[in-house]
Amino acid sequence: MTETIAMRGLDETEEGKQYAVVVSHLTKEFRVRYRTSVKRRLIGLFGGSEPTLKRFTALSDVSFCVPHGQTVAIIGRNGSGKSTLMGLLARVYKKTSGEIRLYGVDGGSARIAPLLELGAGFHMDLTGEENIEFYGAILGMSAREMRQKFDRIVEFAELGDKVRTAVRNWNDGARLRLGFAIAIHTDPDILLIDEVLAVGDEAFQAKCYRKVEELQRQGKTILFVSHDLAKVERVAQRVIWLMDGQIHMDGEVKTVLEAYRLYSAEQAGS
Ligand SMILES: Nc1ncnc2c1ncn2[C@@H]1O[C@H](COP(=O)(O)OP(=O)(O)OP(=O)(O)O)[C@@H](O)[C@H]1O
Repeated sequence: MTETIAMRGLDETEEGKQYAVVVSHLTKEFRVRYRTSVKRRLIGLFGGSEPTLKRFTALSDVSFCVPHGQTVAIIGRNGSGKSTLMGLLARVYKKTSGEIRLYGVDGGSARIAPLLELGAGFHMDLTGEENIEFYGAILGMSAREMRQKFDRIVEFAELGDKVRTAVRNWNDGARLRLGFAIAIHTDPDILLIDEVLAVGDEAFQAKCYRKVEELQRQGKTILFVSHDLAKVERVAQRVIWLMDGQIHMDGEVKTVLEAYRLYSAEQAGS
């Protein structure tokens, strides 16, 4: 589904009622600083050796729409642009060109819960409890909502007394547990999960996936990046396969995974 409603000439109100995510001709370029090679630097003793800035296109002309309530897995080899796409959706990155429109179920603005990088959004010197307030507020929770949900977040994160210590000293698993617990309790319209679940132990991962299934039943829209194809098979309703910053395939889970597995086997053999 590479054509967006806007492209078909419908207005945004209609678009928002049908779709949670509308991405249209999205492109992201990074500016990468290349140091002059050692050889050239040596030669540079006799001339200039300034580093050069080059543009690198991480995502190129990507278009897709996600209807409300759909769970989409983003797959692809390392460096194919998955995290860049998630970062753009979460507004962590600025797009170079194209459009991103995100809608809540009523077609209004969407509440997004991004779970992209471990500890992103946390203040490392604050305790877990303090971070619940801090990060919860960033994700749009009101003080009242926070009071109501505080105990549930602490309980879900299974942190015990650790929740009263500074996050800086926590291991990855503990940070993940708190990040996930806060994100899902913000009652998001759109949940963005980038691979972070992989660092959790098996029991917590299982609990997270059960929660994801509960959110699916509640009609939330979920986009997640994963290299774990078994998880993708279990959770996703659609798969988008990125290759070299472009959509290579977008469709039914079984069809896309079959093609991706074949491609991966060929790559491994070559
Ligand atoms: N801040 C940045 N500056 C420059 N280049 C970047 C930056 N972030 C990502 N890239 C480059 O953009 C490309 C896409 O990276 P991205 O992290 O989106 O890939 P990915 O599919 O998520 O990979 P992985 O599976 O390894 O997580 C890579 O070549 C990466 O090196």
